[in-house]
Amino acid sequence: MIEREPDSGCWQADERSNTAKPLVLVAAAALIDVDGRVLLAQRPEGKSMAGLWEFPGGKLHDGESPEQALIRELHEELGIDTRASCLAAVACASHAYDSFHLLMPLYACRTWRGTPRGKEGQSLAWVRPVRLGDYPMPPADEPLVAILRDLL
Ligand SMILES: Nc1nc2c([nH]c(=O)n2[C@H]2C[C@H](O)[C@@H](COP(=O)(O)OP(=O)(O)OP(=O)(O)O)O2)c(=O)[nH]1
Repeated sequence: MIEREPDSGCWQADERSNTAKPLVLVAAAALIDVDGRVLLAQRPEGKSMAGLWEFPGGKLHDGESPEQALIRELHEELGIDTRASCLAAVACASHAYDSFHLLMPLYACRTWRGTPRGKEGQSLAWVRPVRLGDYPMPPADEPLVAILRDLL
């Protein structure tokens, strides 16, 4: 068996990110339309990481499951309704930001009622998987984009 020398890349990154931070749980959705495009939303001015594109979703409230949180967030942010049975967990981001550690399951969703609108003023874009790289996203999302591209 060939062993990889732990002298660079992930090995060094781990040494930099091992300090205790509050864990923030966020549930996010890759809404996929009939043409296989994925919906991205642009984070509005005034929020952290403003201008970057993200998967719709948000933080879990106390007592909520990730699916319940996502159904609520999709209704609040986009004005659409979906159900837990229409959500399939496909990936999970685990990323150390400076002030918190983000744990974010990503759910694929192909079935919902209503037409997504940016109810909080956010711009929306339906993006072909091969074009996802054209949209700057938070660092936590990079591995998710790679997984989605392979999946779709
Ligand atoms: N919804 C969503 N959030 C993401 C993604 N990538 C990523 O790092 N995040 C981060 C940004 C936020 O810190 C957090 C989501 O918080 P939120 O949507 O409920 O609330 P917020 O924007 O007001 O967050 P914040 O300004 O308080 O940090 O997760 C993503 O693809 N989708």
